[in-house]
Amino acid sequence: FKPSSAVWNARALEAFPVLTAQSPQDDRMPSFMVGETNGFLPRQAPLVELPNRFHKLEYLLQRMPLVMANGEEGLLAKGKFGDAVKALPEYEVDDITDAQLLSALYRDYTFVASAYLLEPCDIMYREKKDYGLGRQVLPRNVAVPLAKVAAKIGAKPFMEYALSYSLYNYKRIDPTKGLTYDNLALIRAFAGSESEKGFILNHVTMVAFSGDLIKHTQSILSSCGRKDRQEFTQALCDLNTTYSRINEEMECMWQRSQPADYQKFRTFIMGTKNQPMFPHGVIYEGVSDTPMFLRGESGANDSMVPLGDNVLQLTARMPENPLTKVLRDFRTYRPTNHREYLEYVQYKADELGVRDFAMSDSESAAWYLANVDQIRAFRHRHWNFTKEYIIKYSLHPVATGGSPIVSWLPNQLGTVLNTLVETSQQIDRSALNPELKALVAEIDERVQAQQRVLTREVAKLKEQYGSSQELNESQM
Ligand code: HEM
Repeated sequence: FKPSSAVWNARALEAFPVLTAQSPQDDRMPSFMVGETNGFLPRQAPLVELPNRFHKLEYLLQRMPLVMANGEEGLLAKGKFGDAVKALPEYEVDDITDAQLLSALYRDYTFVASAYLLEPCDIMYREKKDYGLGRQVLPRNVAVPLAKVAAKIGAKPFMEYALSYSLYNYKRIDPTKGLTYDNLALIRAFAGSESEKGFILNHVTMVAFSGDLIKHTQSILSSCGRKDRQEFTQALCDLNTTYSRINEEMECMWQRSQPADYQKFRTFIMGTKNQPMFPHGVIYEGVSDTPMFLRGESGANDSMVPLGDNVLQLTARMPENPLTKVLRDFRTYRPTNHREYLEYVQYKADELGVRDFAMSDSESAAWYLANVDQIRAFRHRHWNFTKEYIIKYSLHPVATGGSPIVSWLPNQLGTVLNTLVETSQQIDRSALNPELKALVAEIDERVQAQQRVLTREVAKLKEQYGSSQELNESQM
């Protein structure tokens, strides 16, 4: 987890250039830049429709979903998407420099690529609850422009969580109103169902709070550097409030997206790495003769939890094992500026010793514990999602991002639970006010119960899934 990118030099590590206001004027700056207002969302509203020059691509995407916007069956429902892709021209994209258009083209080509590669799996899954094989070659009229656009924005040429499926796929119904669920609509979809909309937009409404996460993280780092105890404790308390709002918003997923519907669009967000549907990866015609293996769309590419892991110095506590290598690999699938910011926060928190500074004062330590508990709450609810939306309906051993379904998430949840136990033991309760004392006691009680349940659950599930949950080198 050392800072790796070329921008890293001593000066860059001093302070990261977080945007303090949205900067929509500069068309050449990347769409995704970490900011105190936009957080981890794009700095400008996503482009909804492609310009006329790409009208055949736009028209293909509108006809693509299982259920189209007008309620009729689309090309994927009829098994006709593959043929329709053949009629698409190989659009020239060399001259394009506008960040918004590049992001929209990346989103749209990744949708076409995933739908094309996975259409046979969806058809087979609907009939037999088995994915079979996907298409193994991406034709050049999609592969070439996709690879070019991906290179221009510094992304991998496959669907990503932030850059395509979730965080570049929403529009405000009333542009003067906020990013609340009622005011949001989807731009692209595979299934076209209410549940797919709910699944995607619930991520957006959570990330809508991330500007505050960044503000408080910056304040934690700067006050820790100045050893300003009062500001530091306040920033930890504010960070806890923001994570708590994000966790509350996460709870809305249950109503907005029905667990029984998830399998109907999940097929299309699978990757080509570690997936039995693509045993030899995918050849991108006209791009390379070497097959590509890329992880699928996954919330694991969201930056809010990695931010907490890094500023609270939890990342370094993850066990050195193959599952943690997968976590590191996931952190490379995100907008470049997000990755650099996460690396910066990790480096800075380690250099300043955020955890040690927090633990040297009882009040700060209690708020530090509360934040780790928010990360636990996120991962715990998330484990519940995985059991209810996926494991209940499918024995497929690999998640959309290519991680083993019953061992990977508990690797991180287990580490957070252990950290809570260790941290809580180090807090001097006698120095706490009654409210904080009660908060710490409540956290203690919950952690012990969850540790017991998680160990039992994982042991049972591993018996069911067998050796598919063990990783070898090629799967990391
Ligand atoms: C129905 C809801 C959801 C389901 C079924 C689900 C499923 C999964 C699965 C199976 C993984 C494992 C990684 C992989 O894809 O290979 C994962 C990872 C992850 N997802 Fe989700 N997810 C859901 C909602 C969300 C939401 C709303 C967020 C919010 C941003 C999110 C953020 C994450 C994160 C941060 C990870 C990595 C977890 C870690 O570091 O321990 N997920 N998700």
